[in-house]
Amino acid sequence: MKVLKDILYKVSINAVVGDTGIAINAIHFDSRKIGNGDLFVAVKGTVSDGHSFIEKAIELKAVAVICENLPEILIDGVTYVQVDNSNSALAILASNFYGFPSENLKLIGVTGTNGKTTVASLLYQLFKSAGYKVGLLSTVKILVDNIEYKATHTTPDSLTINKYLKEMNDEGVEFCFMEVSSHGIHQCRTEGLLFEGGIFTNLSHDHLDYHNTFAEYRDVKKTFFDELSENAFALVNVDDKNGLVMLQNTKAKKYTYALKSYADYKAQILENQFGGLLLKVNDSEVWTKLIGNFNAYNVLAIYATAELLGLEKVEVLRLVSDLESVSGRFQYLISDDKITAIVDYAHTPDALKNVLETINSIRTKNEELITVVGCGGDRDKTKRPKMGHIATELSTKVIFTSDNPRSEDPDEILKDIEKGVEPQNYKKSLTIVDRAQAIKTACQLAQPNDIILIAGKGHESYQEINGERFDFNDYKTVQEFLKQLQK
Ligand SMILES: CC(=O)N[C@H]1[C@@H](OP(=O)(O)OP(=O)(O)OC[C@H]2O[C@@H](n3ccc(=O)[nH]c3=O)[C@H](O)[C@@H]2O)O[C@H](CO)[C@@H](O)[C@@H]1O[C@H](C)C(=O)N[C@@H](C)C(=O)N[C@H](CCC(=O)O)C(=O)O
Ligand SMILES: Nc1ncnc2c1ncn2[C@@H]1O[C@H](COP(=O)(O)OP(=O)(O)OP(=O)(O)O)[C@@H](O)[C@H]1O
Ligand SMILES: N[C@H](CCC[C@H](N)C(=O)O)C(=O)O
Ligand SMILES: [Mg+2]
Repeated sequence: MKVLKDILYKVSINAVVGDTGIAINAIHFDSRKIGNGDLFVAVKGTVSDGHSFIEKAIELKAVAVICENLPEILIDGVTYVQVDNSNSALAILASNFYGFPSENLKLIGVTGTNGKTTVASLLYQLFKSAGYKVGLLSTVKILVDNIEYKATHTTPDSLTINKYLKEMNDEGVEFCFMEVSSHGIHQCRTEGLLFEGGIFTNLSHDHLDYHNTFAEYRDVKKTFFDELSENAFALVNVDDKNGLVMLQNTKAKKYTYALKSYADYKAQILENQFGGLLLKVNDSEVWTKLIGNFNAYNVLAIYATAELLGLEKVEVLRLVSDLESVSGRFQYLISDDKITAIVDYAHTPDALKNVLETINSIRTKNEELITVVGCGGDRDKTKRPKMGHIATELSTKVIFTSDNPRSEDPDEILKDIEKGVEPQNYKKSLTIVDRAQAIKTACQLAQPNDIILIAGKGHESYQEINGERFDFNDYKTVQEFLKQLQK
């Protein structure tokens, strides 16, 4: 139980109607979850407007309402607090309600188009191996040290974040690594959190359905760095042309990492093969089981962060070499008849290009590279032809298929993808709507030593069609077909 005026601390308020001395049981931004004595925060969303559920929340016994516009009819006994931005107010309320949990541990945010899950999860792994209690908020899962929870978002809503951070405080967690998505920043999900550091991986085409332009998408990411405190560190990849943009207005201590440019943390790839990467990081050599150029960036970001957080250089190098790949991120198996199948979460043009270039750089050119890929429904449509183009340019055969069509017609999504295929590549590609059939066909086409890449779904355990989620996992599917079809 908390008193309303205490949890309003630091919330920028325009008007109050009613008593702020009342007790608040719980905070909710979804009217359907309201119970007796709760506070309802009305948020203007992308589909509906939370303000239209204020009455419903009061019927369910909400005692206080936070809103941007006061309702015309005010109910006696209910306290109304008017604010400029309900999402921002929600984040501050959440932090107050749970007792500022981000201040009781070292919170590190990872942002960028690709690599957030990889960097955050591997930092979790590394700090666990170093003997600390650690937390993780990621696309794949939420970890409160050893306790695992299902993740619904890359960056959960501010109430959920603060709830888990509080649980981490109770468990004695010292470091928490979290992914910070552009949706998360834009919807103020991370507002009011005290970050010890921020990491920028890279920026490329994604989510242009939500953010109208690339510049808007970039500027949203930048606000995360603008809001870091002077005690925090900001670590950015300066091989990406937007790396320095992120640092332009930050108060945080600035650090850079790069493979190609001058930087505080530099790495060079000495060897790049299916077994892993041999890197020279600043002056030391380090071997890692992770594969591909892009993972050299991830490993470097992890190395730099561990050092900035005070771990010993020699220990960090040892721990880096023990890191295991993250589920659905370049996860691979080699079948008994020597077919390699790789499952990777590449669901953006840039990620797909990187993963295909990586495979091409380590395969000998005699084998086929068969790619199975699709694009999500109800998501950025402009990336579809780009991914169609990249897949066919960089593979020897491509099977286009479905990847969570959601409410869209799968055939229409596939037509959008096919538009990006150049005439000279037509004969390389075929389209099979059913993902399991597409994977099966890839397995049938593959000969010993060939490589199959299944891109886009990574760790996901479902295929979402027409709002319904069916059990589906790329790794299990390909593993079973390769066994069944053994040549
Ligand atoms: C587009 C988007 O980001 N939507 C998020 C947003 O929901 P919304 O704006 O659509 O909400 P809405 O349905 O319009 O409802 C408005 C308000 O009315 C409330 N409501 C609604 C109905 C009702 O009966 N009563 C009621 O009170 C809702 O609780 C909400 O507060 O706010 C919700 C609460 O925080 C999020 O769960 C929801 O994420 C949806 C499910 C989603 O799919 N988001 C994706 C795109 C996302 O956030 N992805 C990023 C990762 C992207 C990446 O790969 O980088 C992520 O961080 O996960
Ligand atoms: N540093 C990187 N640069 C470019 N591509 C990368 C990098 N790291 C990973 N990738 C590619 O992007 C895919 C997604 O990686 P990861 O899940 O780590 O990114 P993410 O930023 O968490 O994505 P999401 O926005 O969906 O949460 C990987 O499967 C891989 O193909
Ligand atoms: N976080 C990303 C994941 C996309 C993964 C892909 N499998 C899809 O469903 O489009 C998104 O919500 O856009
Ligand atoms: Mg992620």
